[in-house]
Amino acid sequence: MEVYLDNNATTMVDPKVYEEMKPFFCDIYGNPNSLHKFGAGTHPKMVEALDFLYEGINAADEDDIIITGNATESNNTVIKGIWVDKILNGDKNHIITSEVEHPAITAACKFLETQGVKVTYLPVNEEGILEASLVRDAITEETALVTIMWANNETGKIFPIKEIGLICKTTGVAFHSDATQAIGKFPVDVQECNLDYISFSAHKFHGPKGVGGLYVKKGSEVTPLLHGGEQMGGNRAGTVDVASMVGMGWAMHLATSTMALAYEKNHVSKLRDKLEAAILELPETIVIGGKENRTPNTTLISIRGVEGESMLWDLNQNGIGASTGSACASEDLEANPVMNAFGSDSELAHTGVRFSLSRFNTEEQIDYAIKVVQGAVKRLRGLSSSYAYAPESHKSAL
Ligand SMILES: Cc1ncc(COP(=O)(O)O)c(CNc2co[nH]c2=O)c1O
Repeated sequence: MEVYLDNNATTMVDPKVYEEMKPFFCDIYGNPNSLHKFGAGTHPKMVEALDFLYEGINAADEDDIIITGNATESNNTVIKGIWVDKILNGDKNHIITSEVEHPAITAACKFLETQGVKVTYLPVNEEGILEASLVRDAITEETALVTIMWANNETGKIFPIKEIGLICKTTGVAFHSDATQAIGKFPVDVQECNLDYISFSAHKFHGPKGVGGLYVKKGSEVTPLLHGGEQMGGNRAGTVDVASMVGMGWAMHLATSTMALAYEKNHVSKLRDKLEAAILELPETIVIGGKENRTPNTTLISIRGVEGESMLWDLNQNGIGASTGSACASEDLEANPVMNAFGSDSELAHTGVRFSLSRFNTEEQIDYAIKVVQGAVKRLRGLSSSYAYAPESHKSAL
């Protein structure tokens, strides 16, 4: 049996999304910017896709949604656009973010630091959540942007974006959230949260890889990252990948419908809870960050005495795909900012395994995964020269 449990890394394209994308390869293949019928033929479904995207995040009609290559590009567009507009050409010189952002945020901020920009990386609490009050206390007259992720890709922890949005609104500071791990998992409402920008990637909610979006509230426009043709009103040059844009719109529509979100909250979280509970029955296992305020599909579990990489190998041998955290950072767990943010020791940083489910997982798959995980833990602990059952020591590692 093959069981895919790494949906925070990427998801399968929903077959319905794939059907909607097919016509734009060999039938309706004109350039959307061409004036002839081959180009104009792409417009109706592109408009439909945009309507789905606006509806999915509750964007106002006057706002903008720019089609990008992925969330990484969307994040870079905001951070570097703010740098050009408000720092290089303005009187600001400070950005606030968190210690547990995806590298697409952290690396962009680190680059700006090399250019003389001050960046504050706010810590998370023992549950892995950023407290909104820390944002308020960090804002100064020089602050150009607050950028805080909506949900963490490794722990699933959901951050207080509505609270932070109110703080940014009252202090007049631009507010961006990396919503990559939020869309399709719980309601995302840009107006309710007073957001100026959000980033997202289609392949996180059963759309195609290589296409993403950047929401820009009216009046918050920034200098583009890419210059060239007049696509996206000049905000993102380059011929639009029509098939992927249509796919992202349909994926958003299917993932954010009331029924879909209810399914995530109920069915998917029940499967996650069943898998998690079975693993926690094993001695010296811990959910990193605890079970509160999480996306419904994610669990990051530390299994004392079992190297995360060894567990992944064992799972893979039995047809199960999982991860030790972000694929972008899993090569170097010691430097994993999420683990470090928990103040974890080296052992915890090495024993984390992330399972992230989707609406396509079944109870039969989870029952199989439970059997494989329990067998792998027994085998790997048996092979470990350093592991001896010591119930109290592991808890103290947190
Ligand atoms: C919060 C967050 N932001 C941005 C990105 C980048 O998305 P991309 O530009 O489409 O690549 C990811 C991908 N996160 C992961 C990729 O692999 N495992 C992960 O957890 C993410 O989780």
